[in-house]
Amino acid sequence: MSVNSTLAHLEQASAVIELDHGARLWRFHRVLGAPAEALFHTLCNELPWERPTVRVFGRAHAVPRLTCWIADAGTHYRYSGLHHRGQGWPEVLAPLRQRLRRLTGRDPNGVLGNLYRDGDDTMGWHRDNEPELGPAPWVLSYNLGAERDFALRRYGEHRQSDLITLGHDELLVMSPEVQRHYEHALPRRRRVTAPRLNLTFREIVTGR
Ligand SMILES: O=C(O)CCC(=O)C(=O)O
Ligand SMILES: [Fe+2]
Repeated sequence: MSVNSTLAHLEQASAVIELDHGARLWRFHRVLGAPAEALFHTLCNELPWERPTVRVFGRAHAVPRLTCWIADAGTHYRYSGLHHRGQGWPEVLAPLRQRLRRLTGRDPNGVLGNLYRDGDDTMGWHRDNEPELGPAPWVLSYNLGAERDFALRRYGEHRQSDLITLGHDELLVMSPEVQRHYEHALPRRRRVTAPRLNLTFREIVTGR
């Protein structure tokens, strides 16, 4: 998949955000339209949500959200010290996957689902740069349900540099430079009482 073909597709985006070091993010509003509502409820109810425990500085913590991993059969992916094997895709994700291919020209073969039950559920600062994603990872982040703030900061710095409020049925595409030069996080928002579901589609390149 050439970068030029991806960039040509991304010209359809509703908005583009240019950060330092060539890092770019594209926003697409109303990705599915009316069917997004039913998809949100189906995915909340039917995906195999878990609350994994991770070790941080030697201590076990349950992650502050629910997660699930879905990928092509035969793929292997490690994140947060946990190993995940792909077992194929549920039929319910097929139309969304097809739509994302059409919008972006990318062909992700795995997706990490995150279900934030309310504004107390969060994700800490990190980059999506696992070795399985290769040297130039594109990440397609699709959002359903409550609006939440998505924060960015330059890698190696403490201070937040950018904040994007992501809404229902919105797609955020991150260029590989975003993972190289920035970290992102989903901060706590006590006033948010409704759930939000996020699907970050990725391309596992090892053994493909
Ligand atoms: O929920 C979000 O918007 C961010 C999710 C994320 O960063 C990830 O899954 O790696
Ligand atoms: Fe991420």
